[in-house]
Amino acid sequence: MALTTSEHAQTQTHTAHLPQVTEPRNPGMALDLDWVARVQANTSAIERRCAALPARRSVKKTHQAAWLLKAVSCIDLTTLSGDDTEMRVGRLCAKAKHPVRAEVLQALGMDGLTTGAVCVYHEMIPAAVQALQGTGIPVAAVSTGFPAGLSPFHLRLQEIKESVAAGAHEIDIVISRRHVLTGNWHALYDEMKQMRDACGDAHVKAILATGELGSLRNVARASLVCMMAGADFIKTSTGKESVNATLPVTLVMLRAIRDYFDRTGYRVGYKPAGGISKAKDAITYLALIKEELGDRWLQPDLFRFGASSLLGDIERQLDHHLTGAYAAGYRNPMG
Ligand SMILES: O=C[C@H](O)COP(=O)(O)O
Repeated sequence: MALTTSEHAQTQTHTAHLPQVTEPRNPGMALDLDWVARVQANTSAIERRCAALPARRSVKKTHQAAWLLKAVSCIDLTTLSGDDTEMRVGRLCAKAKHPVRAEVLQALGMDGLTTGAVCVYHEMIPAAVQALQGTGIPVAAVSTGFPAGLSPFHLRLQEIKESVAAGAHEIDIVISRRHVLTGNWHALYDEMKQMRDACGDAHVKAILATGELGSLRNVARASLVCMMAGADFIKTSTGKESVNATLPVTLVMLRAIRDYFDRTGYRVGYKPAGGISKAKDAITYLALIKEELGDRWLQPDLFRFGASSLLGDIERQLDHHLTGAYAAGYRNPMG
């Protein structure tokens, strides 16, 4: 049942958190409005390709276990609730450090697996930093008036600075959707650039809230403008929109990332978030990334799932892989 050498290779670098990453940060570039205007998205072709993907890309047995361990290493294990407490965050961090039961990992010939990061609101940063001390697991904080992003702009910048001062290594900002909906690319670029500057050395993920952007073409253009302004990651959703991560949006954003890399040589990361809760869906996302961007993007410094409940289903599937039966819920508690 243990993984073979090549399957192990698929799971590697789960401990490669941001401080050890050698990939140069995207410095951004001048706003190129001609490029933005040229961007198109063929919705029906995109939807056709995505509809065919889950059936075409099914992985089985030990390959499936290897892909699931890879997915675990790329999860931003998230809690973003109004009733979050330091204790809940402490339990979440314990799960981030040991996301899969030791006996399951042992049976697969693995050890040392952690999630990619823990993602919390600003007030929970100190609890997360303390719980994760010495692990190398980064703390990500949602910011800038998350989820709507409509608080006064100077307060949004201040929020970023305070989260960085509190110890967050990554800041997930939300963009102003109205700048996209009105085609005000200058305003989006300036906003993103100032937010990136406020982050300093902390990496910035730009949440586009794609479910509120009106069209796939807008998603493609907003992705490009955020990368031009220096985003380290582009992220689909807050998890609070009525439509969150989808495969068509993912395809559009991955192609924008590829175009940006082809033109600038800088790799920008991708984070689908919101509503990804099934192991099978996680594998479909990983397969799409592998096909569109290649293996380099399947590492935690360039790919994350924003998810609160995905890990539970992955554990269930790993149990099933080993024993042929699904474990009772209490054996895989989620914080
Ligand atoms: O960024 C992460 C999302 O808020 C998590 O969404 P979820 O609770 O639907 O997994």
